[in-house]
Amino acid sequence: MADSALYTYILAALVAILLYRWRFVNLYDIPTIGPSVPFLSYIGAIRLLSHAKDMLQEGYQKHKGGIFKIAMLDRWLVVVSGPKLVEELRKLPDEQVSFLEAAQDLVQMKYTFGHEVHDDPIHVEIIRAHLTRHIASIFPDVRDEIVSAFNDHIPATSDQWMPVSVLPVMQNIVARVSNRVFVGLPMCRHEEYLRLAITHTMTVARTRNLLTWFPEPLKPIIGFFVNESRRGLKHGKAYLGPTIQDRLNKMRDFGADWSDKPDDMLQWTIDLATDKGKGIGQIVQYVLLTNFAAIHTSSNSFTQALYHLAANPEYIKPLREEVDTVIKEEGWTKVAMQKLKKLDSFMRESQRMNGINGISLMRKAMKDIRFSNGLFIPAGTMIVAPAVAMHMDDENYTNADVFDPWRFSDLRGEEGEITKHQFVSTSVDYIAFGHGKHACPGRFFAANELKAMLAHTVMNYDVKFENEGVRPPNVWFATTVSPDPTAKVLFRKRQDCF
Ligand code: HEM
Repeated sequence: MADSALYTYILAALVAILLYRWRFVNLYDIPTIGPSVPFLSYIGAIRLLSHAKDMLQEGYQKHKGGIFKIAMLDRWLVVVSGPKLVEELRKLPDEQVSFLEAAQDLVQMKYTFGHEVHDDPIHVEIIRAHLTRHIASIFPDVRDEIVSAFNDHIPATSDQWMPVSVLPVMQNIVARVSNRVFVGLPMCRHEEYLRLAITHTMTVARTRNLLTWFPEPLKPIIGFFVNESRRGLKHGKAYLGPTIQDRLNKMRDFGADWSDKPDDMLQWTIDLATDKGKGIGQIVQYVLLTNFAAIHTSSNSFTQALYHLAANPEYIKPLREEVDTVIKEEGWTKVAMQKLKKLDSFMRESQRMNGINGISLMRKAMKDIRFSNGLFIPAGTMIVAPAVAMHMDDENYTNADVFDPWRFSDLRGEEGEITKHQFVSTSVDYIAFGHGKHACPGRFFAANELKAMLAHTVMNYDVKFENEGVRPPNVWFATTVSPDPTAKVLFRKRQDCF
C-alpha cells in the first residue's frame, strides 16, 4: 500500500514537472498545428507522417508572417513564414543557428557518415570552390555521359512508344552522370558502385529513423551496433580504395612533379583531405556524402520536370526550337546552357511547384533567439521555413497553382531582372535550394546537368503519358516530397531527329 502511494506521488510529480515545462519552459507561446499538450502531441506527430502538406498549409494560412509549430516524433519543428522572418532567419550567424547541427539531428550524420566528416565538412568547400568553378571544363564529360546513359537506359525507337519507369531510370542516369564528375570513368559506369551511390541514401534514412527513437546519450552505443551505413563505407572502400591508394602513392612518389596529375573531383577531395591528415575511409565518406546530397535531389527534380513535359507535350516544340537555335550557335557547352532561358524557366517553375521537401532553410538554434516580432525560441529548437506553402502563395506568384513554364523567362525580360529569376537564384520567396549562406552549393552543377538532360530529351525524344495529359500527383512522406515513383512515361525516338 505504501509502495503504491509512493509510485502515485512520483507519477504525479513527473506529470507536474512535464506540465510545468510545457507551460513555462518549452515553446508554449508558439501556436501549434495539432495538439500541443505532452503525449497528445504524438497524435500530431503521427498525423504529420501522412498529412504534412495540409498541416504546413494550415499553419501558413493561419500564421502567415508569423511563427507556428508542428510536432515530430522526436522534436518540435518551429516554422517561420513570410519574407521578413525568412530574411531574419537567413541572416542569423552560424553561432546562433546551425545548418550542420540541424543536418546532424535530421540525418544523424555523426553515425551515418562519421564524426570526422560531420566535424569537418570539406565536401562543401570542394563543391563551392572547385566543382562550381570547373563547370565549363567538365561540361564535355557531362554531355558525353548523358548521351551514353540515355542510349543505354532509354533505347527508344521511332516506330513505337517505349514505356519508361522514370524515377528509377533517372536515378541511374543522374548517378552515372554525376559520378562521371565525382569519380570519373570507369567507376561511374560500375553497376554495383552506382547501386551503392543510389541506395546509400535509403540506408542512411533507415539508420537515422532507428536512432530517432533513442535518447541522445544512447545514440553512440546504438549507432555503433545498428549502423548499416558502415557496410556502405566498406563497399565504397572496396570500389574506390584502390584508385585512391594509387593516387596517394603517386602523390608521394612524384610530389609537385606529377605531370599528369588528374584535375577531377576525386583528386580535389584527396588533396584537401590529405592536407588535413584524413585517410582513405574519410575520403570515401566525403564521396558518399556528396552522392547523398546530389542524386535523389537531382533525379527527383528532373523527374518532376519530365512529368510536366509528358503531361503537356505542347511544351516540347518551343523548348526544342530554343535548344536547336542555341546549340547551333554555341555547341553543347556551359555557355549554351546559360542561354537556354525557356528551359531554365521550365526547370525553375517545376521546382517551385514540386520542391524536394515541404520545408527548407533547416537550422538548429544554438543559442536562445528572439525574432523581431518578439517571439522567443530557446536553444536546441529546430527552425524551418514552409517552402511549398510559400511557393504556392498567390501573393508571391500570380496564379501560383498554375504551372506556367515561361513564368520566369518572361520576368527575365524585364529591366534589372536578368539573373533574379534563373533556376539557381534563391530569394525570400524561392527557397527550393535554401537561401543564404547555406543555400545548396551544388545547385550550379545540378542546374547545368539537369538542363543538359532536358535539352537532350527534347532534342531526341517525344514524350507523353499513356493517360494523356494527366500528371501523377506527388507523394509526400512526412515533409519529403517525391514524384510518383511508379509512373511511366512513353518515350519515342524523335522522327525528325536526323
Ligand atoms: C535539384 C537538385 C538539388 C536540390 C533541389 C538541392 C537542395 C538543397 C537544399 C534545400 C539544401 C539545404 C539548404 C538550406 O537549408 O539552406 C541543400 C544543401 C546542400 N546541397 Fe543541395 N540540392 C540539389 C543538388 C545538389 C548537388 C548536385 C550537390 C552536390 C554536388 C548538392 C550538395 C549540397 C550540399 C553539400 C549541401 C549542404 C550545404 C552546407 O552544408 O552548407 N546538392 N541542397
